[in-house]
Amino acid sequence: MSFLVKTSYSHNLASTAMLMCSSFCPQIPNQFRRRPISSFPARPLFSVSFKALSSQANNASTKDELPARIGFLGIGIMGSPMAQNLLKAGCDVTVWNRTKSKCDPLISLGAEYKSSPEEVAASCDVTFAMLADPESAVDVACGKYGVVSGMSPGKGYVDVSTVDVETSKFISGHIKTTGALFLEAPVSGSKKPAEDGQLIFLAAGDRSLYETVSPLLDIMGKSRFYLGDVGNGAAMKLVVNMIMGSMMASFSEGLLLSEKVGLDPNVLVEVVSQGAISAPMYSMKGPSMVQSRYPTAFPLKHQQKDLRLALGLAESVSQPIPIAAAANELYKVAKSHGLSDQDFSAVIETLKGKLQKQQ
Ligand SMILES: NC(=O)C1=CN([C@@H]2O[C@H](COP(=O)(O)OP(=O)(O)OC[C@H]3O[C@@H](n4cnc5c(N)ncnc54)[C@H](OP(=O)(O)O)[C@@H]3O)[C@@H](O)[C@H]2O)C=CC1
Ligand SMILES: O=CCCC(=O)O
Repeated sequence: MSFLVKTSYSHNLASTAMLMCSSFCPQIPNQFRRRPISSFPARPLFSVSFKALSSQANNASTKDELPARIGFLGIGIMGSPMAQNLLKAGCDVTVWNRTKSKCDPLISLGAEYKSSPEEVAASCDVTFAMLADPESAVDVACGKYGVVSGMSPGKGYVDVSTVDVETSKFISGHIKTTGALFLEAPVSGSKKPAEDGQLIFLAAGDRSLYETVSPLLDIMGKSRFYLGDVGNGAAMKLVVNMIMGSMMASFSEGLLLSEKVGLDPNVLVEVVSQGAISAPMYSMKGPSMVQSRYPTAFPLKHQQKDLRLALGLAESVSQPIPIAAAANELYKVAKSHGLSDQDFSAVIETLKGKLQKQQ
């Protein structure tokens, strides 16, 4: 039976209780100490590591090295379960969200709340952000009362939002003027993997910050990739989501065509799941798409944003991506019909020819 000794500044009964229950969380180091990031010893870096492996590595190397206070900005579909997993693992987490009420469930789990990104960054060693799009990511980081105002040497900022390369470099530049470190680490995986701590991190930026936060990434995810300079994580994420957006559009066409020619689309889902083009996405979303249900895991507006950003990325290197460009048009139509906040699988509705345009 192992007990955590909590040495950080928050004396919240709920989180202390969670720390005492930490014998159920084998990945947690035994001590949390407040130390500036810059004082962490350099450790060997693995470009890819899987949960089981990283857990072992953590036990060996990170006992005293986790950042003591962790900030989390952006408590949406993804940010909420990610912050919750940090809390459940016994971390000392301070949260902020534009809509404060979304922080309440985390506060009742032991999170502290601050009223601006600046205050979170100023009071934490490492601050994560999971924001909607490039505009909100820049605003929260560089705007009034933003993260930059609370940053200083020894701190780190990890932006896990999906943004474009230029935005990530812009934010990185501003963070680095404060002497703090920056890492982009967008994630592959949706709501359920976020809840289950099974995300895939696509990290790039300051290597020492990557090493420092790896135990935290391992709490929230199943694997992580270190991809080098800032921008490479953003680019990788956009390429992955470009493929995903086209796959979903193509799958939608297949479901509707099968039905039109008198086949059972549920059987199509089964056939696809057994062959070379099987993908978890088809098996997970297919059955509800057949019933015209789109419970939101990945909002359609974010998928369209990612296609738009991927088109910009392709444009920057003169790479033709006609399939993705066509798929983007479908998501744009879906948005104009009020489907922005539905799951991105609702793109199938645009192919049914029954939609009423929203005024
Ligand atoms: N859902 C998914 O499956 C996945 C999403 N992503 C990416 O993660 C990011 C977050 O996605 P998700 O959690 O699904 O999205 P949500 O729409 O649920 O959350 C978006 C978050 O951004 C905040 N936000 C939006 N605009 C602003 C603004 N102008 N200023 C401050 N905060 C703002 C929202 O605050 P408020 O609550 O006040 O609106 C909310 O906290 C996106 O970049 C998305 O592309 C990546 C992988 C999977
Ligand atoms: O950005 C969203 C990705 C969703 C997923 O990977 O399932």
